[in-house]
Amino acid sequence: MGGGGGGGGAGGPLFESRGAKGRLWYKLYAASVLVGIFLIWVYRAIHLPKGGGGGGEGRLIWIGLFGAEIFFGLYWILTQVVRWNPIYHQTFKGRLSKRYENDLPPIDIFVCTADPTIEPPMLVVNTVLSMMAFDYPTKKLSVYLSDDGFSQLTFYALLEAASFSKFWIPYCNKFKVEQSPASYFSSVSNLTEFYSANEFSAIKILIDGRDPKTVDVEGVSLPTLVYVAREKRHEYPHNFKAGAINALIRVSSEISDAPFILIVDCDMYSNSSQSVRDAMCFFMDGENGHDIAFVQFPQNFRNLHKNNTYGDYITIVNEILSLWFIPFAYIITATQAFSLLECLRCGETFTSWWNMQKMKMMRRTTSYLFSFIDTTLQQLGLGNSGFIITAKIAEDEALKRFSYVTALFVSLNLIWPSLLTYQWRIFFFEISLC
Ligand SMILES: O=c1ccn([C@@H]2O[C@H](COP(=O)(O)OP(=O)(O)O[C@H]3O[C@H](CO)[C@@H](O)[C@H](O)[C@H]3O)[C@@H](O)[C@H]2O)c(=O)[nH]1
Ligand SMILES: [Mn+2]
Repeated sequence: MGGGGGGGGAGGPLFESRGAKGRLWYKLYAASVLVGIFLIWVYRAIHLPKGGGGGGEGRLIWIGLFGAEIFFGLYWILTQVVRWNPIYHQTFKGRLSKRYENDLPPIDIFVCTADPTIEPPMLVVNTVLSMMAFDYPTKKLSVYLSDDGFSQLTFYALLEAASFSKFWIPYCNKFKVEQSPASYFSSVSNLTEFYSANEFSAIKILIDGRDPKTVDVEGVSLPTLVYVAREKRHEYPHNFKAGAINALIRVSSEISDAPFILIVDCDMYSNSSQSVRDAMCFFMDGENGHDIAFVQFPQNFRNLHKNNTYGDYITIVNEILSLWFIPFAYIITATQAFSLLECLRCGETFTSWWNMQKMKMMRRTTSYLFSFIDTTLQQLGLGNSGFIITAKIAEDEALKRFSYVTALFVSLNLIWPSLLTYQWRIFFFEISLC
């Protein structure tokens, strides 16, 4: 697959799409895992223990395991959708600039925040400032912050950010800074003291880019900056982030009304000041731009540190009693080996991969299980939604918990095989039963 971007006028397309290399190997691997899954299902179906004579419990466990394996198989098949035929897109920002630099379309950027304790103003303001510092004509950028928490602290932090941006944006342009000014705001402690309460309102234009007098310290115009807090009442469905975005669409249509909207969470950072230009390469491409309505950047979740927690050894007891052992062993080995290779290719270490497997195992038996139960109860009308915004920073408490878990892992490793090995042991135990 090649040249997806098409012509797009003189000087070549604004983007090119290419299929990933080595896909045949991936497809062979995926097909072999599918065969393995299928064999496991067959094995479960034909070896189902008989019901009567005290064997009922074994039969129930067997059916439970079968259910889990059916779920695993279906989940695995579904997730192949994004893996079967990945396509890489390359943008040509030089061409974009050459062709459209003076006609680049306006962009409205929506940042959502909902809770000043979980999403501290410093984090929110950093995200806002990094959005304002995009390498894009400032007159064409408008940043809207939706604050579902209706927090004075967030509002005043944003006010501070508005005046700080007059210094920060020219500084970013001059020294090609790609990061947010976290260190600056960590020194500003109690912002509420500086302003009177009546300055606080639900919609406030903090920087009006339409006003020719709003310029930075170097006399260059600034992006528009707007604070929006909608009213959330318990008796009406407010629809969380989606509701906040709807409110922002209505507000922005009265102020800047840009034809393109970029949506980010307040805990997201763009790792390149060129990101919006990348997106524009897709929308502005002469040949394919009209067919594209939506561009999504991949999210990358970084580890707290390289190896996350401490590693350990793998001990596996082989108890091969039946040929049916092969598909089980193959699925475990092949999928683990594949995920290890994928991690190594992305620059992770073996230890960090191993720790990630353990964390996955813990999450499956705790948070995923709880949220599954929570959603099921909610769907059955037996409980309220337990939507809780996730903590965005490594607070002292969280760091304490993190080191506690790390310590726990170490002691677990000393006295007990690691959780994953434990999982393997259950598996081998189960195989030896049949
Ligand atoms: O009533 C609400 C609740 C949440 N949010 C915002 O929604 C975003 C996502 O919430 P978060 O707790 O950060 O969820 P995550 O699991 O971290 O986010 C992932 O999952 C969300 C929905 O499942 C997606 O919207 C996000 O883009 C995606 O990063 C945050 O900016 C919140 O401030 C609101 O604006 N209003
Ligand atoms: Mn988030």
